[in-house]
Amino acid sequence: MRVELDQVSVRIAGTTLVRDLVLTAGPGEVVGLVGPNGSGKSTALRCAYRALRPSTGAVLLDGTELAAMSPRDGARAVAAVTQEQHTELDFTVAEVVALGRYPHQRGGHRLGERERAVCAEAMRRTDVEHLAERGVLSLSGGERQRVLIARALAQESRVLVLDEPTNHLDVRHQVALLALLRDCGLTVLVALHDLNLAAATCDRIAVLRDGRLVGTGAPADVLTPELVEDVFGVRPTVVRHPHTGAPQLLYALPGGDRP
Ligand SMILES: Nc1ncnc2c1ncn2[C@@H]1O[C@H](COP(=O)(O)OP(=O)(O)OP(=O)(O)O)[C@@H](O)[C@H]1O
Repeated sequence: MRVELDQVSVRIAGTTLVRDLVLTAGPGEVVGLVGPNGSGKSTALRCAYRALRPSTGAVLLDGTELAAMSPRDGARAVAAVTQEQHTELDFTVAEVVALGRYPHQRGGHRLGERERAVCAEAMRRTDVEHLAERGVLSLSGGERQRVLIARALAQESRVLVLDEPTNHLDVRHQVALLALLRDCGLTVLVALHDLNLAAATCDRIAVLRDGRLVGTGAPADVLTPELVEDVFGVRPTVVRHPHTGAPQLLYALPGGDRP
């Protein structure tokens, strides 16, 4: 499914948080949003999963305006893993993952065999099967994050929107999640702080500053020392990953590294 943010602007309380953003993710493409704190990444993503309606412009899914779709159709098309999702209720992991099936169900039916298989597969892919009967409130931050990703996969949407999904994850689960995003075949919009992980994962990277798009393209074209210094205020050394060829950014601390 093709996702287009078409001239999206978001104004809240007289402040423009995102301005004239044009961004397209083609079917199966992984597009990363990067930028400094407060540059508008979460705000732009909120428009893509309909938590916010653009003040002007539109979000289009295969050419149909998301805002014109029913909530159920919207939820079938787009699943989100956000920073705000947390639950105060002590559901089990299996119950939380099953909530992903909600847009597909008609009034409180029990999950059928296929739906249970979808949930089990989502838990397998996120390595939370062994936690199925645990209460979510007893989980570590990283375990809970993986459960939310499992719930999004169980939703069987064609678009996945993730806001900083590697937060709380240890390095093994970061690598596993990003490999999953690359290989899942869904259209993915993902905000990432780690530019190296973004370079390893994304087909294209969009760079935001002060709510505006200041660069977009393949990681190697976008993540140049000049652009990173201009946008983030830190000049990296950019090398190529010896195995994959992806650009990797190295930073030296001011005053020199320890020997
Ligand atoms: N509801 C709101 N009302 C007013 N200002 C807001 C609101 N939501 C976000 N902002 C402001 O809009 C700007 C963009 O926020 P946003 O969360 O989109 O940035 P971000 O790039 O995701 O940042 P971070 O990397 O810190 O997560 C910030 O300055 C933020 O304080």
